[in-house]
Amino acid sequence: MISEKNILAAESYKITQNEIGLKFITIDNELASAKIALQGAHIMQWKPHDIKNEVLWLSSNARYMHGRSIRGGVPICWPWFGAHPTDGSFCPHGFARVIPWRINEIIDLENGATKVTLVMLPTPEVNRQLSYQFNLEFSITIGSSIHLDLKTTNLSEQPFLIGEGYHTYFEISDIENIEVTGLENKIYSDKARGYKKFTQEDQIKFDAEFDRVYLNTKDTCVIHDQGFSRKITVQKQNSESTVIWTPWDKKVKTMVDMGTEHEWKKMICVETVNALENSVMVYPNQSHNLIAEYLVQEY
Ligand SMILES: O=P(O)(O)OC[C@H]1OC(O)[C@H](O)[C@@H](O)[C@@H]1O
Repeated sequence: MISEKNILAAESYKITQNEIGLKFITIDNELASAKIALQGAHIMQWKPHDIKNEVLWLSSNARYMHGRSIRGGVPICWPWFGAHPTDGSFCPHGFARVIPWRINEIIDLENGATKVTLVMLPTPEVNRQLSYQFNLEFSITIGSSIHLDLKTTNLSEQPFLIGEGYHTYFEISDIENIEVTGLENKIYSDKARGYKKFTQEDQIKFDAEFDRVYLNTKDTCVIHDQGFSRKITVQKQNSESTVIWTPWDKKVKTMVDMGTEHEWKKMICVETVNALENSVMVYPNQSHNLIAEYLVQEY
């Protein structure tokens, strides 16, 4: 049951439910619209009203089922990124994206944006997978930009190490028509080549599967999209890795929820992450905030 007692003075939201009881928050304020699934605290859609095309890619055959991650939008990876470091039976990218969260509050802000704060509800399965106590809170501010803040608090007496990320799927005109800047001269670990390390020389263009963790990268990335005449800026704080991912035609055939045959060409993942050697130690009674902000400019 969702407790709605703490939902404050917001007029811009509605809560809906699908046929199997999964709940969704729909926001429509003076600046933007958005949709968030409570399972996984998963942002499925966000679009400022004055922007023509969708900003987040959402697969046309994404699954809205208990315990399944939605393909598209902003999946949250936590408390590990990729495979679990020691137990391959645990959910890839952690469990935050597949378990229930509850609404803490929804507030309409003076500038027209809406702030939604969600709190993770640990399940017995979560408690089986972790030996420590924590609190995980996710604040999303929906306006002409979108601001994401995932706050991990250590409630244990020992430090713990987390991997985390916003595995964000951005909508683009065509994968062969875009460039990503902001990672020039950075070292990356290439998952498609056995995690070997290389240096990124120039801006990124795509003509094959791409699955790279750029390490020690705090800078802003920009997706330049000539087809949509726009750029999307990904700013971040407290994130030291950036993952860029596109599956390409061969890998996409092994995935069941990537939409119709060429739908994958309309997405690129630019992920705000702390992974591998950039994983984060959270100390007792301390918090760590993973922050990202997305902004779209048409020209
Ligand atoms: O299918 P998922 O668990 O959502 O993962 C989707 C993709 O996420 C990444 O960024 C990984 O590096 C990929 O190897 C993986 O295929």
